[in-house]
Amino acid sequence: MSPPVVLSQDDLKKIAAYKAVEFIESGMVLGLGTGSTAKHTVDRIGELLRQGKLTNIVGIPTSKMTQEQALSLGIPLSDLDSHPIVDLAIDGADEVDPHLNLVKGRCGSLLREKMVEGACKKFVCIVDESKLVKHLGGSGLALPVEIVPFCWKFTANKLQNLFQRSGCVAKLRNDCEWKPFVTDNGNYIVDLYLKKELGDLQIASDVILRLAGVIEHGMFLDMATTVIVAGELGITIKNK
Ligand SMILES: O=C(CO)[C@H](O)[C@H](O)COP(=O)(O)O
Repeated sequence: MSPPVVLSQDDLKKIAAYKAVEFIESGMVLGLGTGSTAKHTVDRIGELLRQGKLTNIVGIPTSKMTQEQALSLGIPLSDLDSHPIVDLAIDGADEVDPHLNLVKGRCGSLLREKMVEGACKKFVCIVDESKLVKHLGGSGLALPVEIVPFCWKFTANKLQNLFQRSGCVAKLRNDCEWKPFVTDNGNYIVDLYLKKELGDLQIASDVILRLAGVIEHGMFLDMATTVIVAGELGITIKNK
């Protein structure tokens, strides 16, 4: 008997990504996500275009990185100014809760992702099963917030104080020891590390967005219409 095949996390990401591509039809305007899972989707779209199995696709990239990848694969691109309605977006996530609320942005592209995915008729989120959490903020990883660079420490302190009860620690994201990470929009990211769950997500979202200095946060509440989860035992599709 041959030994059981052990799938890596990247294999699972690819399985979810390829499944999502089955939702694409020729002629669609597509939101192209960012990250190691979404990258598989973009690769697959390029392949299907080359094979003539998909035609007349227009992609709206959610980051400069995805834009470069799509261009290298010959995927025709546009933007929300020219295509304000997107048929379908496919993107990864860092956390998915049982209500299909997401945390995104650990790759730093949350603002453009929120704009593109907020403009689409259908948003299919693709994850491996390690991304499933009971409550957002519950994985011990960060909730990213994009802020203006001006007096970033002031804004980071304000954010930390907002969630003091959840044991929040706010950290500026760095590229290296001395250089802050800069988003595609020229902003900084503050990562909020929480010891306890956030509580009411809509209230948390509202209080973050009310702070001057904050541009956007990585909670995507009630945005995903479908989540495709790839796990050791197969694929699960969750619909809103
Ligand atoms: O939100 C994102 C980028 O801003 C990504 O979708 C998220 O970080 C998941 O990344 P990966 O697919 O590499 O696990």
